[in-house]
Amino acid sequence: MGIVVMKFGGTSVGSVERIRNVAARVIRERELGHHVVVVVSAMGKTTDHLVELAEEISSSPSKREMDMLLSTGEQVSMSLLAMALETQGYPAVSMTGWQAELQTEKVHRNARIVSLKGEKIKARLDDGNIVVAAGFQGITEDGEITTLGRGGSDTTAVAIAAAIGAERCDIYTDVDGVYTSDPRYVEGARKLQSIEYDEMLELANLGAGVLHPRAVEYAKNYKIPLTVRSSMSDEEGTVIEEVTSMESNLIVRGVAFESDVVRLTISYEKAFNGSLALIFTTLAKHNIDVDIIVQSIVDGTRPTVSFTIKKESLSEAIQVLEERKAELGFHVADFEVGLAKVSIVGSGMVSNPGVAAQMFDRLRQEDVPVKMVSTSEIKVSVVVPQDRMIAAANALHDEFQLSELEVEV
Ligand SMILES: Nc1ncnc2c1ncn2[C@@H]1O[C@H](COP(=O)(O)OP(=O)(O)O)[C@@H](O)[C@H]1O
Ligand SMILES: N[C@@H](CC(=O)OP(=O)(O)O)C(=O)O
Repeated sequence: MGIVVMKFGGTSVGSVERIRNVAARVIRERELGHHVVVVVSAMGKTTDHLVELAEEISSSPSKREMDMLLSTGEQVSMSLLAMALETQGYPAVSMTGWQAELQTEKVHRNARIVSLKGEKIKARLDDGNIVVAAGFQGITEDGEITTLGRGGSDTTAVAIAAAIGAERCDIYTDVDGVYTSDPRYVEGARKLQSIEYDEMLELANLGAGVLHPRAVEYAKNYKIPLTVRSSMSDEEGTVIEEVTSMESNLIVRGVAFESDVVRLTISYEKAFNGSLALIFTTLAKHNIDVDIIVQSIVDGTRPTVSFTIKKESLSEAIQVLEERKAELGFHVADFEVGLAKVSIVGSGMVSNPGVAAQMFDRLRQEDVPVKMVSTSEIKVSVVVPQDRMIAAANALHDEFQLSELEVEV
């Protein structure tokens, strides 16, 4: 019997009715002759509500206690789903991250998985159970509960699939696949039949919330066939794979965007050689993710470096940098909030110069000011005012004709 991992997100387990619907889908898969491991997220907006509760109690709750709180959400949905399966006559057992031995690094709120042996899950499957595992949570070597970052249940699912040698991992969500851009905000967004791991990884990293970036990273590394599909319909989903079967005639495959970006600008003494390294080492030590970095050195002036971080990291970033400014030889010159990042992604860009120029030209026509730019072989990102983010995404989706059907070449 092959093993299939099925992951259901918050909306898909958002009510008792939906949990019953999930149970029916799981039973269908089981009846096709598969062992099934189900990974669930917390019901509906539970995680958001838990965050709000914490914010009512404290303006800066400790990350450890946040993990204790947020990990409870998945425990509710996993046990309810196991009960729903049992009432239908299917033996089921729910497992927390600790019980599944999903070990993470000692980082709260955004931990990476360091090991998952899979034996505990396999033993339960071998006993004839459907296993329902809690997404999003893990345990450190010394027994502390951690979480994998918002949207991290996708990563739990792929990590389990890799650990137990599953034949595939299906992500069931509230859209029927990966679209050229977020269909909630971009007119004409079109569902993709398939997309390459690398393109999906860029889209996910650049804000396409449909998949957690690390899930894509693990799926690529462990060669796990990954599909995104709807939990509400039987529509075929989008397959994420090494090389898409259809050679796209489009240079750009998707547009992603991310709000709540903050730009920090730091100026430092030229004589102080190590400043640049020290600034970013200090931030890394505090697990503050830095995104776009632009450094400029103009003769006769103090060098400055600008970089972007997420809004939620701003106060911590300023605090840790200010604490060390004398010793590190720099000062925080400025910061700007209310920014967003809009990106175009496509592996065809590598052999097509002029894509960035076309992007900037369209943004100019739309009167969208570009504040920072970052490029890689398969993406171009721009930082723009947040209130222009959706307009910019729609304009770029239109500019690169992403609504149009792809033609095999
Ligand atoms: N390129 C994209 N394709 C499809 N959905 C996207 C894309 N970018 C963002 N999304 C958003 O991702 C949502 C699904 O992710 P999420 O809300 O985290 O679901 P779940 O709770 O099932 O994990 C969709 O409703 C959609 O608005
Ligand atoms: N419940 C967590 C983890 C998760 O993955 O959720 P979802 O699959 O609903 O995006 C969150 O809201 O971040």
